[in-house]
Amino acid sequence: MNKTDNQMLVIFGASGDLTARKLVPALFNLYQGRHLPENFTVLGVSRSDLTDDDFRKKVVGQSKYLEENIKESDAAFIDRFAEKLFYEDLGKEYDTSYENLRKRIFDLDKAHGTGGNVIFYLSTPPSLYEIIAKNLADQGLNEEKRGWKRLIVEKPFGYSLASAKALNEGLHRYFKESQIYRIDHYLGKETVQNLLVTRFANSIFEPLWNRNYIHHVEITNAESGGVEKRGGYYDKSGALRDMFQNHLLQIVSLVIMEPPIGAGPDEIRNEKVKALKSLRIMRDDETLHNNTIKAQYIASVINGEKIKGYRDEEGVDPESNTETYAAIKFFVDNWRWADVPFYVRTAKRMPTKVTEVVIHFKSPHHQIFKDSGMNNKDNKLIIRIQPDEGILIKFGVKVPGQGFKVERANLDFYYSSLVENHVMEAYERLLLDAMQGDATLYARADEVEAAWEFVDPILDYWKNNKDVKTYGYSAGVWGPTNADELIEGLGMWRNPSENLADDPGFCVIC
Ligand SMILES: NC(=O)C1=CN([C@@H]2O[C@H](COP(=O)(O)OP(=O)(O)OC[C@H]3O[C@@H](n4cnc5c(N)ncnc54)[C@H](OP(=O)(O)O)[C@@H]3O)[C@@H](O)[C@H]2O)C=CC1
Ligand SMILES: O=C1O[C@H](COP(=O)(O)O)[C@@H](O)[C@H](O)[C@H]1O
Repeated sequence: MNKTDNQMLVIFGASGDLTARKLVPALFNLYQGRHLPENFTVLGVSRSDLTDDDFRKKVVGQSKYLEENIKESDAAFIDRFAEKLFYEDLGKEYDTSYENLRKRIFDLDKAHGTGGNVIFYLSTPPSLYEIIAKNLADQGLNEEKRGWKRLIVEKPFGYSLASAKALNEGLHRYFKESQIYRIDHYLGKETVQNLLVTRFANSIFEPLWNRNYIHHVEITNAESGGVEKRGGYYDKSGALRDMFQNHLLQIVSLVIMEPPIGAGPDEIRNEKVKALKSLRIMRDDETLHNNTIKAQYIASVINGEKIKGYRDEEGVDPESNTETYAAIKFFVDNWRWADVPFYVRTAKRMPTKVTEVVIHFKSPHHQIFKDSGMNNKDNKLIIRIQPDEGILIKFGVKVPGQGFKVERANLDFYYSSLVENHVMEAYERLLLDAMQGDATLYARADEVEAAWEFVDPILDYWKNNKDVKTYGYSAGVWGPTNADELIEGLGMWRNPSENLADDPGFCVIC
């Protein structure tokens, strides 16, 4: 197990939603699991006028997000956790009170023995990331003379390739790349990490993992919820920036990457960058028209409940063309994947919440049982990222009796059968990794830029071309029917069942 040094976590944006909803509950779980070092403090920082006590009440004592995490309901245990939390009010101007902040960090470090090791977690609006990094550097808080200093940066990392590059350059002025941890919470999910293990810890999949055996790859990321209270943010972002550029391209990179020479952070990330750089960038309008689809959910009624259309959501422009559904077909220009189409879709207000990767295998070269009921391309490997995490292999078996009638069968594995213990939530795992100085599951500067390089032309085309349609789809259906045209010749998008276990297996086809 890696060592966790004594340290302090300074959270900028401590009065915000992410701190209360994700960061503090993750820290509490780490505390319950005895993963925090002996000497550990959290210093919350923002402009709101709060005392240490107010902050503790807000994110621990009165927090609705912590309730479900509390297994040891002993009040004294919870108090001991709360006592590790402190708060510093930066006043109305974030860039002035940094001298006080330095003194506070110094005093807390001395009082609690955190060894000069500090993680700065930026959970503020992204426009402040570079300013905060500069202000920290002005106070010498980026220097590693006594203890290490690390900077965790929340998403979104940039709005385009140019802004991501500018942000990287800005942060690199004050912090070294080895100090910067760009968070992508999908990389903290066990099942996303398991993509690496499935591929590279087994000898049964990798020999088939290429253009010789794989016909196409389909990735679905669906949410049943809408934009909730984040309409203002989402309307400027859209599904492509919000989910595809980061989380889904991270999944793609793990599916397509070459075997790394080892499991170290740079060994894995070097391969991911190479993978992202091999995505074929769509440059001309015809390609962009034929391979991308955007859509928006419209008002509908589900089980008697009225669901608002996207344009009626709070914070959303009533004439908005921002996509809540994006489907992209693309190719990967390298030896392994030449001519294999990839289909990736992400959307809100779908029939269910599900994320899965489906590897569709080619038919056997010579089909002996072609009249038997087995369809072409019936071999599939389904990797269920969430929920009902697991892996399903679909293959043909002989129906008992005369002749050769074939049925499809499922061979399945469920994470739930494996894990009795607490499975770390993504933020828990990622925070612990950063505390231990392991950046494997964090995105490197060149990775983020390579992903933007692929996404930028699609965004430009959607924004600048008046002929691009934003289709409508009723909340609660699998997106616009036009999306099936993208996948034409292959039938249609897979319809993921809510539970992997319910996936049709033994069904007679003929
Ligand atoms: N919430 C979520 O589920 C997710 C959030 N993120 C990212 O995390 C970051 C924080 O998100 P979230 O907590 O939801 O945002 P909130 O708006 O809830 O909180 C933002 C925080 O930043 C501070 N802040 C806001 N505006 C300013 C300003 N102009 N100057 C200085 N400080 C400001 C606020 O504190 P105060 O006003 O007291 O200064 C508050 O503590 C964002 O980058 C977001 O994209 C990423 C994934 C999911
Ligand atoms: O980053 C984001 O992710 C969530 C979906 O995360 P999940 O872990 O629940 O799958 C998404 O709702 C949000 O819009 C996006 O910003």
